[in-house]
Amino acid sequence: MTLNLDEAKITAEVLTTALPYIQRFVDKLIVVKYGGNAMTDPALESSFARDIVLLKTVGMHPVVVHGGGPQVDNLLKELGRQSDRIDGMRVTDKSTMDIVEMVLGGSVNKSIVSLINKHGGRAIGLTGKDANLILAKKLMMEKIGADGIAVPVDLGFVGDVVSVNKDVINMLIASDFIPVIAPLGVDEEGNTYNINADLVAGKVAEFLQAEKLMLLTNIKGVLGRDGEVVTGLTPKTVDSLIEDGTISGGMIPKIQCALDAVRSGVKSAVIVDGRVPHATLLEIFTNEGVGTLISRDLDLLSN
Ligand SMILES: Nc1ncnc2c1ncn2[C@@H]1O[C@H](COP(=O)(O)OP(=O)(O)O)[C@@H](O)[C@H]1O
Ligand SMILES: CC(=O)N[C@@H](CCC(=O)OP(=O)(O)O)C(=O)O
Repeated sequence: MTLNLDEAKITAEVLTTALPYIQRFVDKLIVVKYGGNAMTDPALESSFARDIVLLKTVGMHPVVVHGGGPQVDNLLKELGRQSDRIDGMRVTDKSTMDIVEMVLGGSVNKSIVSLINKHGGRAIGLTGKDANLILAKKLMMEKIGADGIAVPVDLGFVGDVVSVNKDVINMLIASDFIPVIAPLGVDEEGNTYNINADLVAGKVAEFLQAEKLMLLTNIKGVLGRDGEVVTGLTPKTVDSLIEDGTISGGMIPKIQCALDAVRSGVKSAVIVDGRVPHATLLEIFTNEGVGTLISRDLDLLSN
């Protein structure tokens, strides 16, 4: 086969353009949350897996936390069941919990692991129950009633993260594995909890003091009142956008966990469109990035 010099030159140029970004992120921990809505198309799934393998190959430490809400919905539907959501959280009774565990800890986790491994990575799948990776407690939620008084809402087996056993993740990273984490947690009595995957990703990033938290979803970023992508968000702006309903549903826990992560020491958090091929690489290997950025500096300024 003869060398196509023009093509080879382009490849060399692309590689040298990537050099400063590789230097910036080498040895750094990047937590990537892969939302169930971004797992819609086999070509996109492959491009996600290749991006993760590429980050690892050039010396970064990606940790994947995945969702799978729509995949849980699909199985519930097949079984003739459904579940309610309150502010983006699935109300989870005991039998729904069993289905959630089957889907998130089983089929979804293993298909991401297989895909990364197929592209040459060394992914290892685990749920928050393995080695007590994610210690959880029941999530307490309140809703303001029509009379303005807060009333507790019981979401069943929905959990909040108490702590993340970072030694387990660090040990896997040190052995060159790519951890792929399903958002389930366990409490001290051994009860299993269904935890919003954004929340788990944020806490994993926080406990590991990650360089970046990347939340891949099915929208261009956080949309403001006129439908434009907003960036450089502060807690105050977020609160007012939630209050007037501009930010709703699944975007509420997403933006809140991004804010919490940067407040707790993660350098930056981004909400990016996982429907764009190579969204992960575009975010790491460009100055501008894509989507909505929430950075520590901006956050500190607003406090
Ligand atoms: N202001 C907003 N900006 C962007 N998305 C929003 C906003 N308010 C609500 N959403 C909804 O939040 C969804 C993303 O949350 P979710 O469905 O939980 O995603 P994922 O499954 O990726 O975690 C978007 O698809 C959109 O429908
Ligand atoms: C409590 C709660 O809502 N848990 C989520 C966990 C999965 C998830 O978060 O998936 P996505 O990221 O794809 O939305 C659920 O049961 O759907």
